[in-house]
Amino acid sequence: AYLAFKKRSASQVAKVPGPSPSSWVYGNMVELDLAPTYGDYEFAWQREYGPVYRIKGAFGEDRLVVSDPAALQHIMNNRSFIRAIAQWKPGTLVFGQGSIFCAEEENHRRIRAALAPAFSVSVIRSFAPVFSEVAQRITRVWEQTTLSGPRLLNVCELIDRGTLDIISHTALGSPLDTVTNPDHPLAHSHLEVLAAGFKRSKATIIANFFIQRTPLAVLQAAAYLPTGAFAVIRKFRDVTQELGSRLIKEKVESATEDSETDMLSILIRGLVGNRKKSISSEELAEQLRVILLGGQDTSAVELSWMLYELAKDPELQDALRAEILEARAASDTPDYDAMPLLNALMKETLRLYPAGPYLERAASDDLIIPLAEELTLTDGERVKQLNVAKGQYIIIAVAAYNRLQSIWGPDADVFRPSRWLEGNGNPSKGQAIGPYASLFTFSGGFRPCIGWRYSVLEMQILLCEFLANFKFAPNTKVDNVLRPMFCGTLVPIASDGQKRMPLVVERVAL
Ligand code: HEM
Repeated sequence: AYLAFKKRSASQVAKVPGPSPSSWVYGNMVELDLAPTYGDYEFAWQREYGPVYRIKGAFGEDRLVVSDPAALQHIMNNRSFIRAIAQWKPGTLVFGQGSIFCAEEENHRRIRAALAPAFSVSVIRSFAPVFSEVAQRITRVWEQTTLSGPRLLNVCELIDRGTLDIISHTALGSPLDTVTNPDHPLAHSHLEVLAAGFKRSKATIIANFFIQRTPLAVLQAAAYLPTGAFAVIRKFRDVTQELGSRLIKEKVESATEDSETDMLSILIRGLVGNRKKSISSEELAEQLRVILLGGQDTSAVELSWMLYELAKDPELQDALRAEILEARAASDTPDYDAMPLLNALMKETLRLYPAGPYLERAASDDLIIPLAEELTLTDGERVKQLNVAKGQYIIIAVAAYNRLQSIWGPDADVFRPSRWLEGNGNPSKGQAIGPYASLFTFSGGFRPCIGWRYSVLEMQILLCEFLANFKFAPNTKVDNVLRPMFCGTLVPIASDGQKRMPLVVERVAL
């Protein structure tokens, strides 16, 4: 019986089939992280090996890749699966150990509960005027730039700065206008940290391996090095620390007026009024960093990909513009959820361009993962569940799940917004995994994206404003091909290797 028990609980990951590594040093990580287009290898592996397979990390480490729906339901709903140390350690440096990003178990529950009031439906609706105001700000600049006719513009630029203005205003209660004046310390530091995350190379694969094995105290000490990413991270921490503690102090002292409806004021009212359940003001400052970084770049890249797909499909773009103009003519405050084409386009973009194409988790103990599909191990054994050992690194394959034919149908790889207009309006089969449209893009289980409603409304309002005023066309001269690469988020990369989305922008004739 003892032997049987041992056999059952021994990790089976080494026997899970998967691709051969292209090198021992980098394993399969070059193919996964540095592929010219995200998924070039990963989606092919999924087709060949199914929704659970093994790849190699650096220096021979076995990594499990999972898009099997039953396995994902189990992992995402079970707190024994924690953030992978490879992500947790950099997370503590950028956000802080007490941040919601790094917290587990009781701490995570408490912080999430404390943040929840700032993300309620009514609070998010109250942000609509800020979303509109910043959308109009971007429109004014694009109008000026396109006065003499269509212009090739890198649309990422103002979308990045506009979404930063939005998050600063709504989260911190600190209105910012980096769209017209980019010269602001928060803007510099924020965009610098993102650019540091943007750098992906073979060196970052090796660095990632060593970060996993370096004691946290050593990493924290290294964070004082004046070089590279460490200096950028420290500057971001200093700027946000200074800004966060100043704002928190001001707001606590003025016992924030009820009329102030930014997230920070709401959270401080909770902190003052309900000490037991709540979080300290130091902890609150750490959450602000997650909200600033997590809430800006994600919405920004999704919006850029939406414009990219619309540029490629003028017919869809015209139909969507007609829907938007009709809704705007009928009401100053349209019901965005009732606009079928708008939401179909957004859902399809979120499906095929998830801002976080994979998440990183680890088993906190020897654990069993149930599978929807039977898996044949390399020794011929067929299993319906898989034993993994404590510490097992797991790639939660978000982008691959969003393309599973078993869930989305035989044309799962095709960008086709009309799938969201057929039948009951949801083309997915089986139990929904995420909070929005059965997509996995906002993650799911016990720690889904807390800002999903916020970003849906933000994207709806920005898209409507842009489409009502401008036509977007592909760049036909050079650089027609933009590649999505996973550099912090799923970023558009132009042929010169830079983050850019050049589109021809033209004023709509009124
Ligand atoms: C389209 C836009 C967005 C996408 C695709 C997105 C996606 C995600 C994903 C995949 C996670 C889970 C990460 C993980 O656990 O490994 C997450 C978590 C989170 N997101 Fe978002 N997000 C978006 C917008 C936002 C916005 C606008 C905010 C805030 C205003 C926000 C705040 C957060 C926070 C605080 C967490 C941590 C939740 C927790 O650990 O309990 N996100 N997001």
